[in-house]
Amino acid sequence: MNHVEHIGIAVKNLEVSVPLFENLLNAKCYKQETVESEKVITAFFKTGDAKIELLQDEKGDGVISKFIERKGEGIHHIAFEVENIRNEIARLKQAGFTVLNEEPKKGADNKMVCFLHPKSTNGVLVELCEQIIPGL
Ligand SMILES: CC[C@H](C(=O)O)C(=O)SCCNC(=O)CCNC(=O)[C@H](O)C(C)(C)COP(=O)(O)OP(=O)(O)OC[C@H]1O[C@@H](n2cnc3c(N)ncnc32)[C@H](O)[C@@H]1OP(=O)(O)O
Ligand SMILES: [Co+2]
Repeated sequence: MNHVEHIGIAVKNLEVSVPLFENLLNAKCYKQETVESEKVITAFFKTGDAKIELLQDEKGDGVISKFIERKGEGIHHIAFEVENIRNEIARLKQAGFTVLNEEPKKGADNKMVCFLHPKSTNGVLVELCEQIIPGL
């Protein structure tokens, strides 16, 4: 694991939360991106080496809504940047962690991602991210 790539924060309404985090961080949101496969709309802020990723459900029937119903708005997951996501998946499976998607999937902000089940990581939803290098 290289470094924390982003902290995912579940929010009800990006129209409210983006300005709030722009004030909090004194930084502009640099990208909003919908990830159809996850039914989420994301909003990104750069904070040094790590990013903040705000997440709103696209239609209100996805994992973010379910999370908010259960736990309210707040930190949803921690994402780590890895060199080679397939190698990391194999290593983590071998180490006994529960990988939710063994085939990496396209995430937001030019990444291939996978998730570990929080039941295998002391209750923390962990995301692995490998940066997609255009043209490779
Ligand atoms: C990929 C685009 C973007 C990016 O960065 O590029 C994203 O980050 S998208 C983020 C949204 N997508 C995901 O989170 C995908 C992975 N998540 C899942 O598959 C589910 O949310 C899962 C399996 C973690 C939980 O699903 P669900 O709540 O339906 O399962 P259970 O009801 O069986 O809950 C199991 C157990 O887990 C606890 N839980 C749920 N969500 C979280 C969480 N975010 N952090 C910690 N714990 C979580 C839940 O409370 C249950 O625990 P229990 O003790 O039984 O109550
Ligand atoms: Co994420």
